[in-house]
Amino acid sequence: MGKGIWVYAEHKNGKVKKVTYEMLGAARQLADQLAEEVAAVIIGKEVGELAPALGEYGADKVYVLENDALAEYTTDGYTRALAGLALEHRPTAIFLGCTVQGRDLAAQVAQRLQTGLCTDCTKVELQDGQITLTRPIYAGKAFVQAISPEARPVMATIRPNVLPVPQPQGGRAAEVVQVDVEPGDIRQIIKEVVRQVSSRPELTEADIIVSGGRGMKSAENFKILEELADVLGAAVGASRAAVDAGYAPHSMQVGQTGKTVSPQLYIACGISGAIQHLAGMGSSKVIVAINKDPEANIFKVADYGIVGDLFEVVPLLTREFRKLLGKEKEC
Ligand SMILES: Cc1cc2nc3c(=O)[nH]c(=O)nc-3n(C[C@H](O)[C@H](O)[C@H](O)COP(=O)(O)OP(=O)(O)OC[C@H]3O[C@@H](n4cnc5c(N)ncnc54)[C@H](O)[C@@H]3O)c2cc1C
Repeated sequence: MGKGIWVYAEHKNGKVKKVTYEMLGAARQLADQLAEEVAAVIIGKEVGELAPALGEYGADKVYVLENDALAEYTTDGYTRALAGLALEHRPTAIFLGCTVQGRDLAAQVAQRLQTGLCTDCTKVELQDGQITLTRPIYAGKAFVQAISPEARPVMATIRPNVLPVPQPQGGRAAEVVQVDVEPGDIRQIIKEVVRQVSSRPELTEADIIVSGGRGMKSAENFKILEELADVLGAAVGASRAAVDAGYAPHSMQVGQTGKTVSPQLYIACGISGAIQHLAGMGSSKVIVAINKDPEANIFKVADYGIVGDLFEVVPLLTREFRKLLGKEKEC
């Protein structure tokens, strides 16, 4: 038995993030081929109760690192905890979600472990006995396959919503290993966490995203996107131009300097399709573009294009989806 394929189990508001389950599925396949075990590592305060779910999704072992000082994510506290555990056990690979937290933590841990890091991967597989990582480059126009024959552990961040979620096996139990963790001096002090309350799914995990660009013309006009999103159970995103103009907060920005998303359906409204925007949403399964300019670049990547005024098309779609999905009374 080798030293293990590890998955960093990210969680939020008492729930394991979906990308963790996606990574467990890929880790399970690799581990079976390499005759290794799959271990999930979960860090926080009172997070042990999340361990059974990790077992059902494929972990053989769950390392639980609990401490009051780790109640909220801090770069130095979590780095020390994860890197310390990895230095002790020397796993073959460590995967983290390519999320805000995962990106931050992975870079720090890789540095501590003196290993490489392949970011934003969309595929993990075994080729000729090597863990092979695939990542898009040039805004998804090409793919790089990376192997790391010598560096251990192999470290990668995995793009959410790309790998399939494995079927959970009810009752499949993982060995739970409670780890004493001494976070030491944490220099970052979290004084207050202001949580945004939203009934909509989180952008990076949403199956459907309705996104608006500069063509929305004002923050108030985003209301028509929110109405469509609520009928579809979707999240709302925005282009950088819309964020820069103050129509939407930066947390909604999709693209090179915003979030990377991979929903089943991405509806781009009044977005021209600049390469930096495509870098964040180009791997969406189905792209629908609504734009009044038939030459807009977004139509080159769209599966369905509607040439028209979004202020007519979006409310029409909302009305029709409401009828189709029988949501007339709720709205
Ligand atoms: C280093 C760097 C990083 C960047 N990072 C990002 C990033 O993360 N995300 C990002 O999005 N951009 C990013 N950008 C900016 C990017 O280059 C574009 O400027 C931006 O994406 C344009 O946003 P937009 O499509 O909303 O606006 P525009 O390009 O102005 O397009 C607006 C579109 O709306 C259409 N329109 C207008 N009115 C209507 C209407 N009534 N009905 C239908 N259509 C209408 C127009 O035809 C037009 O196509 C970055 C740029 C740089 C240099």
